[in-house]
Amino acid sequence: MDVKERIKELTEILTKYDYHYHVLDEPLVDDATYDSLLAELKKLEKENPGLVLAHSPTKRVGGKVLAGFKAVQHGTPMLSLGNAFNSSDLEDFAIRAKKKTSQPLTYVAELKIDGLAVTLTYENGMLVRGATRGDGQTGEDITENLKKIKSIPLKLTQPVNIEVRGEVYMPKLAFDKLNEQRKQEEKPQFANPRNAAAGTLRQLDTSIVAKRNLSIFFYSIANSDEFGSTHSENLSALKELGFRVNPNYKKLSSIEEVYAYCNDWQQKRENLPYEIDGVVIKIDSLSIQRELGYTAKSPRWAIAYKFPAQRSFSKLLDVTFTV
Ligand SMILES: CC(C)(C)c1nc(N2CCN(c3ncccn3)CC2)c2cc(C(N)=O)c(N)nc2n1
Repeated sequence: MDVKERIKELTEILTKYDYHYHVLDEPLVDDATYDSLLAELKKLEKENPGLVLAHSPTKRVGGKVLAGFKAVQHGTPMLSLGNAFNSSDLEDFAIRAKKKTSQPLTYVAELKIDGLAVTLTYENGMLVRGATRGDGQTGEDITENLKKIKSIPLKLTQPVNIEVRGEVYMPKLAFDKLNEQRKQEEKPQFANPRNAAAGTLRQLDTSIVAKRNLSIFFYSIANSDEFGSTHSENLSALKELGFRVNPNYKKLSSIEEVYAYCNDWQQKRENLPYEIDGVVIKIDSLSIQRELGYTAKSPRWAIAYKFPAQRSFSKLLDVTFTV
């Protein structure tokens, strides 16, 4: 096989291994096997720089220092969410929605990942741009940093044009290890995983992002009417395209079931390897979503059920001793 074919073969093999490890959380090979293939690819790419592929896994490590981040206008605005704090807020949400449509409502409940929202644009299945939410209209181009997050695909399974939204987060374990390391280096600690993730994505040195173990869950297709007729079909389409989707979403057929899901996860949240600050509830049918439309800043067909702030043990101690 000639060197061009070997580079292509190694790129595809390592991309598949990355997908299984970082998106499916189901590793196919041990680290030694992975590392020796990556070393071979790095060597061949160094000897043949003109043959490096755009989605090469070698782009995930190392990095460069950027001069700054460009402003990006979002093609589709990144909206905010109305909040619900109790069952009657959820009832009101359902009643308002029922007033606007005669069809029966099916909901999708998703864990609300406590990270920061980003938008990613793919052309012919290749990642071309990634940006922060910013004020919803204008964000910052952080493409180079997002390419270092191994659960963000550089190339999709189909050559589609799509814009997707997801929440970048730092797993609890990575957060604890980072703060431990910063304590050793006498650097200020991060208050919570969301701040740690936001601070990491603001780094101009992209090699820092590669070392910080950020991850992402995708939750929306921005140009959505081209894919499915329901939100849950869009989540399946995202998975088929190679995007990491949180597995705990559920289709529910009454607001009572939604409230039960919220209570269930309010109890179970500390067992999760990442922080959540609530549940996002969406009406499943895209045609009903279109009927309901938007207020000035958020959809009428979705709402965020917020959990009460979780008291960490150290905060609990403070409260106890100062009382
Ligand atoms: C597509 C819609 C608008 C319905 C939507 N919007 C979301 N968000 C908007 C508000 N966002 C926001 N961020 C900062 C300031 C104000 N709003 C942060 C993302 C969602 C966030 C999550 C999540 N975190 O897990 C999720 N599973 N689904 C979402 N769905």
